[in-house]
Amino acid sequence: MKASVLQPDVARYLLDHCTPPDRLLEELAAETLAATGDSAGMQISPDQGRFLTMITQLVAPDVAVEVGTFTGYSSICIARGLSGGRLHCFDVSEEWTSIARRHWERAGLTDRVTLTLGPAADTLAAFDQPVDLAFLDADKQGYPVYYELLVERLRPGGLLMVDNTLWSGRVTDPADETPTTVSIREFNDLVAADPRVTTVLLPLADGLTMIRKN
Ligand SMILES: C[S@@+](CC[C@H](N)C(=O)[O-])C[C@H]1O[C@@H](n2cnc3c(N)ncnc32)[C@H](O)[C@@H]1O
Repeated sequence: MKASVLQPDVARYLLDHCTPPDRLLEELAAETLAATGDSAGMQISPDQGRFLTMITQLVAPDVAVEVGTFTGYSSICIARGLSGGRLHCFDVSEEWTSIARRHWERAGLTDRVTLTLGPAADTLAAFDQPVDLAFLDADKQGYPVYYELLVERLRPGGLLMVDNTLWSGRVTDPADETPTTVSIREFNDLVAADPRVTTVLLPLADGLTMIRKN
């Protein structure tokens, strides 16, 4: 789980006042840590997971898309919020998503989730269904490309959520010119200036941008 941009005691307080994850998600987080080591930090936080389930319940999408599945935490949270729709997951890693597949099975979600492996720029370009809800959490330098492909496919009123848009607060540090920070900063500027959408950047976890297609 990436560090929150909030002070640690405030971040802890928020987590303590959010419905906690169930045993399956706890076990998935533990297995992810054991199997992937430092990469486990890519997993979304428990409060973000609750938020994704709640938003999915509110939007009630027929077609939901996730770009960046890793070992499955966020996909389980989204799929659990579905009421009849389907979640289409995109990732490049057979190894990491094999853990996701096992946990979709355990969670009884296999009939609601489809996984496509390959670079998301290609697999999204080939995806031809109108999208109601999307969650973007893949390689940060690819965000502008994935954003364009997703906005084109979002139906009017559809919602795109983008993770890590505060990048531990580094986007506000003008001295930070590392490639990922610069990419996210440019991405945030691009979204804020896009007349096709209405957007709010929430300070949830590492920053979650809510983007509604007008
Ligand atoms: C931050 S992790 C996703 C975390 C996940 N949402 C969760 O909650 O556990 C990013 C994922 O993006 C995937 N990824 C990286 N580059 C990609 C690409 N070009 N196309 C598709 N997926 C990619 C990685 O394999 C990794 O699983």
